[in-house]
Amino acid sequence: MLAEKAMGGVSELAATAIAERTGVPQHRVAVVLGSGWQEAAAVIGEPSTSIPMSEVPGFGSPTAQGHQGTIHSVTVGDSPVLLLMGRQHLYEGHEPSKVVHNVRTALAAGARTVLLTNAAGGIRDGLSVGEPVLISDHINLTGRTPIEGANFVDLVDAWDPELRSLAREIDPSLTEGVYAGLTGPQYETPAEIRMLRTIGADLVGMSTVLEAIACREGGAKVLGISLVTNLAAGVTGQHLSHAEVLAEGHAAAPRLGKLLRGVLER
Ligand SMILES: Nc1nc2[nH]c(I)nc2c(=O)[nH]1
Repeated sequence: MLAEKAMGGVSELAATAIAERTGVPQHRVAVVLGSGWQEAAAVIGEPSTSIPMSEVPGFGSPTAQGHQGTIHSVTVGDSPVLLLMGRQHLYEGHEPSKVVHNVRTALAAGARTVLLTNAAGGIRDGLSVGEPVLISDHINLTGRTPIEGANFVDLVDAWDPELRSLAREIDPSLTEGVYAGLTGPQYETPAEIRMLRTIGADLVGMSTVLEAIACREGGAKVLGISLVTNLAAGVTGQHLSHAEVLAEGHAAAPRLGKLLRGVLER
């Protein structure tokens, strides 16, 4: 608890550092780019400023994507957008306050809309590897929360219906799904996937749910998009590898970038 309280003022410190380094007082929109989405960021636009996460208070250096983690400020249309490349995960041993430091920093930097992207396993029949799926709701199976104290945050429509409609206008082929967030780092057993399907999950991953809760606690609208990079364990009987995650992201990058840019330009 002390560790989480200690993170309290760090998001403000981080936001101040970002404003100073970028020269942008407020970023109204932020995008968290997860595994497989890094290349899509290039399609969004050329950053005006890039800051290694290690130089911003409270950020570690994400290990899951194998890079140091970078914060970009990029102008889309005439609005500055904050791109957060990479994230912290519970499975790296981080407390929830550290896992959600990225979005709390974005909100402290002025964000009122946050796009959360991730790579996920596909559970629902008919989902294809390489397919982006809008998150319509989530099931938090981490057993954790970033919220401290009796703050009873309402999570109805946590995944903003208007932003989802906007995304579907841009790419009418998009489908929606319920994202189950687990701790990991192991993938699920086939029996666990059968359980997740039974409780209504369409996608499964190891991130995103705590960030969404923190965004809603801070009053920001959230749009979530999962890139299906593998069919969940047992769906195909295939074994899973992290390498396939990165390969699928590479292949889907042009479509993902076009989708992100389209949403950001509205
Ligand atoms: N828990 C879980 N996380 C994932 N991330 C990716 I990419 N695929 C999976 C998956 O099948 N299960």
